[in-house]
Amino acid sequence: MESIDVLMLCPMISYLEQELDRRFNVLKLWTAPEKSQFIKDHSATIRAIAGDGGHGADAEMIEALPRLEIVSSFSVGVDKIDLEKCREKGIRVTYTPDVLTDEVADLAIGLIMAVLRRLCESDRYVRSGKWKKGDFKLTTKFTGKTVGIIGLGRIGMAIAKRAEAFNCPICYYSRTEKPDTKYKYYPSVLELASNCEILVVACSLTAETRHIVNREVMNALGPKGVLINIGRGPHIDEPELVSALVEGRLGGAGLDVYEHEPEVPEELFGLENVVLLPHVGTATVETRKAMADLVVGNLEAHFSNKPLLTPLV
Ligand SMILES: O=CC(=O)O
Repeated sequence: MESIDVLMLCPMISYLEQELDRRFNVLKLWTAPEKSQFIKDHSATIRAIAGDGGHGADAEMIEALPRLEIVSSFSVGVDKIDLEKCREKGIRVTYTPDVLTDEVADLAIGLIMAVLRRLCESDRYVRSGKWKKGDFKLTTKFTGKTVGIIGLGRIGMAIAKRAEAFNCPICYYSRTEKPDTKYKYYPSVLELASNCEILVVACSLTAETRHIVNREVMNALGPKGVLINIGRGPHIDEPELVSALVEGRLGGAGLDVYEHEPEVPEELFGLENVVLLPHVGTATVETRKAMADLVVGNLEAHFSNKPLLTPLV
């Protein structure tokens, strides 16, 4: 498949880059001094795009590539891809579900523990020598706390299962009630936030779920409530999150994602009830390799006229 031009939108793990290079003629967009000119120069030959959660194919890019057949994303979140435009033009879209579910769910539990038990703050306490002057303050128990989950898809369900092992009552919000679960359903995020102690964002980002956690929701979660976001930054109204935390209207937050990554509001840096991660939900060697294999496998399948492994469109 040497002669197939694949536009790679951003640097990804070197394993993926190597595997793509072995099979395709990979055009690396980020190395081009002028990106739109680069796309123009190769528009007659590019047949595939490899992107990730932060770099997708928008309408303009899709329109600029008349021979585009497939977008293969190194992510489960596809909010950066114009799916409607792809449907309209018959362009296939693949993503990397399932292989990353455990990893993201594990991290959600890690964030809950880190916030409630102040893991990062107590680590800093030891390193700075403060322990020699006195014991660390008491923290908050996780076991038994009510966990509310926004979005009971694959990842939401995996978080629920893990939280159940901590004897946590589980409730959730999603567009429709799931018939096959015993977890308590609330028909609005506001009701969910009013009835849980830890609120976890685990839905996908769409026009409907943008700022699904707003000021009202944060106030309902309250000064003892903890907000966890392993979804996408724009799920939360970030300036409102900052003021809720600074003013003490929200008890704490564990965040892996932000509205304008890699920018993180600096007001959060001084808050010990906040744990900040650099979007690492899927970032282990094992999971990123499995994701990379799907990206490559989907492209190979497409260009060999075989069924796609994980098609979305
Ligand atoms: O953010 C990570 C993903 O969408 O896979």
